Amino acid sequence: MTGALVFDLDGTLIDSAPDIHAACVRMLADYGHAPLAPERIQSFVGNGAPRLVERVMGAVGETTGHADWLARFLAHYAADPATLTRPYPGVPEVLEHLAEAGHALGICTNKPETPAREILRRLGLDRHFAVVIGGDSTAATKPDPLPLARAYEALPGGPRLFVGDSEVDAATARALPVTFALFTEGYRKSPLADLPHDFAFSRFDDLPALVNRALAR
Ligand SMILES: O=C(O)COP(=O)(O)O
Ligand SMILES: [Mg+2]
Repeated sequence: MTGALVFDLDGTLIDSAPDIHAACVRMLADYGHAPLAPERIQSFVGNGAPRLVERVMGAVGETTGHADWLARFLAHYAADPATLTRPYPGVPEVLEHLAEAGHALGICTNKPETPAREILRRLGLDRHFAVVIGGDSTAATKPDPLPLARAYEALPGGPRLFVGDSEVDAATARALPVTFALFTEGYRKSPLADLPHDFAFSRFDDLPALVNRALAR
């Protein structure tokens, strides 16, 4: 059986935290601040760029100028979005396999749409996706179900599965609702048991079999 498969991006298909960290370090330097640790920045990822910048500002005690900070971050990230970013092991092969098997594939990320598309293009993954919804593509961001609903609207009907890595993704899936597969090796902060999910997997090689089980439910 074929279906509509929507994927989160950061921490799910790609390990993008190193480039996000690099752009944050450059933004911090613009305002005379020392770098924050990579793990710290990674823990701020998940609710989109405006919230990321808000959290970084909070960490260094800055309270004003959010729009300017955000513009700096987006400029640094646009200049260098995929130098350190890599797909998780098995991702390119599995996307190829799922597309060949006839599934319709989409992206629903809180990352802004332009860098999301650019990173997919640079990593050679863009051709698989019929729709890319970013954090600025609709009036809302995940965990509001609107962007995920828009992604499915752009794909053919049939059984649906959402694949993500975070608290935000689990909440979005529950809100829509849609069957949710959790990639356990991304950027989540909570123990597995605290994240509502229908399926969990740690290796992309296991995803095709999981998709078959999920769509047959
Ligand atoms: O950019 C973010 O904050 C998170 O992006 P994601 O939705 O692809 O995990
Ligand atoms: Mg994610």
